[in-house]
Amino acid sequence: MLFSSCTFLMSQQNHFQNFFSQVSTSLNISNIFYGIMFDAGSTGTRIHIYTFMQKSSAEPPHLDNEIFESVKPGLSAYVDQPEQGAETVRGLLDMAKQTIPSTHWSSTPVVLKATAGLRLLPEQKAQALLSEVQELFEESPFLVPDECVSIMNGTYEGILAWVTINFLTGQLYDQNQRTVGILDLGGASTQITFLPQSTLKAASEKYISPFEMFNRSYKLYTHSYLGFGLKAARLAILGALGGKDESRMYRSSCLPPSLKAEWKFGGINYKYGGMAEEVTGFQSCYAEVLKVIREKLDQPAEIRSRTFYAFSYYYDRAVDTGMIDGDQGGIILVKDFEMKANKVCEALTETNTGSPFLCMDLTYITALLKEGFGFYDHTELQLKKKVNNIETSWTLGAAFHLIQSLRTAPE
Ligand SMILES: Nc1nc2c(ncn2[C@@H]2O[C@H](COP(=O)(O)OP(=O)(O)O)[C@@H](O)[C@H]2O)c(=O)[nH]1
Ligand SMILES: [Ca+2]
Repeated sequence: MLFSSCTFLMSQQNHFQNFFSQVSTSLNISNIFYGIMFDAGSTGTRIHIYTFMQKSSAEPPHLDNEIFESVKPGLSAYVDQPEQGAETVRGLLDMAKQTIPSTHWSSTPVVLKATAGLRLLPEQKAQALLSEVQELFEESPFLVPDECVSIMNGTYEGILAWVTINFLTGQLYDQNQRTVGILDLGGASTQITFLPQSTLKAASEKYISPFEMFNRSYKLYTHSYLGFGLKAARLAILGALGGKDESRMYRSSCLPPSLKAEWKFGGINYKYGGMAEEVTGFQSCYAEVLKVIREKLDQPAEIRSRTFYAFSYYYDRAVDTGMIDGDQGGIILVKDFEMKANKVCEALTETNTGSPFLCMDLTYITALLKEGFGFYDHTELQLKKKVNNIETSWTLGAAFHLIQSLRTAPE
């Protein structure tokens, strides 16, 4: 089951505009209501506190505000200290008490959904972390629908990010406008979602997920590739995925030749470094990365002509290398990533302050987009961290699900 008792029961309401008016009356909300959605990501835990305003029950409320805060590292870094992991969530929850009026606490739902970082942990370790967080929520003054601390299914992670972006860009309730696709590059997984306008090849049909929201049905193309997030991909490129031998040295031509370092991911320590005697640079790095990417991802042809919003590490690495503005984001072409990767990888021997993984990360992003998904060099990507001052994340889509599931849950 994707969501246990938070399962989103598809409503049969009229259009989106009616969606909230019914929610507000049934939840006896006068003119303001809140929702707290935690995103337990592989590299950090984030809280999104959404404020919805409702002027009159005849009008749908609108999303008035989001308070966003994050802590690092993510819960999976506390794989053997679940109590300490929960403490990082407590700090964020305390912030929610300071920002939401106490009169609303008992009607404000709080939910945490973990993504690929916990999917990659042994189940009982992941469960121990979630149980500590559930206890924390139950002690809190907020409304805790039972079992709303869970590991989210990757399919929903991709779908809900699509809902967020198309809601924020106004496509969701404008019947005529073409929707946009989403590309989310996390630390442990990567998602691609779009609403196909033309028929897909048989091979792509298996990625079609029916989905209903705001009284409309969609047949979305979506997939979450576990292990293809940026951090997990680094291990794959180094040949270290699943490696338990913490004494072994993993090398790559994507790293500065003189580099020797250690790195902890998913609770395991890895030794890694450059290849002093071998050829380094973009071509040799690209060849290494292709071994991880080639023929591993589905390539729906339609994406080449569609508009995609890209965020998370796509955004972060473009900012780190000056390709876009850190606040405004920007529009780039797929080939801009390749050109930047080339430049960074050809300067590997120069000592620079940036991350030693920059060449590998940019080369991975290039290969993921071109050889992985099959985008063209000239495909445009909208790199956005926020739209209308709201974070580009699956969490707003999940908040809509949550509010609606509370409305439709049996009394
Ligand atoms: N600004 C912002 N960055 C985010 C958000 N969610 C994830 N990120 C960034 O995306 C990258 C990794 O994503 P994460 O969620 O930890 O990995 P995942 O669990 O595999 O999805 C990190 O650089 C995060 O800072 C968000 O809601 N807002
Ligand atoms: Ca994420």
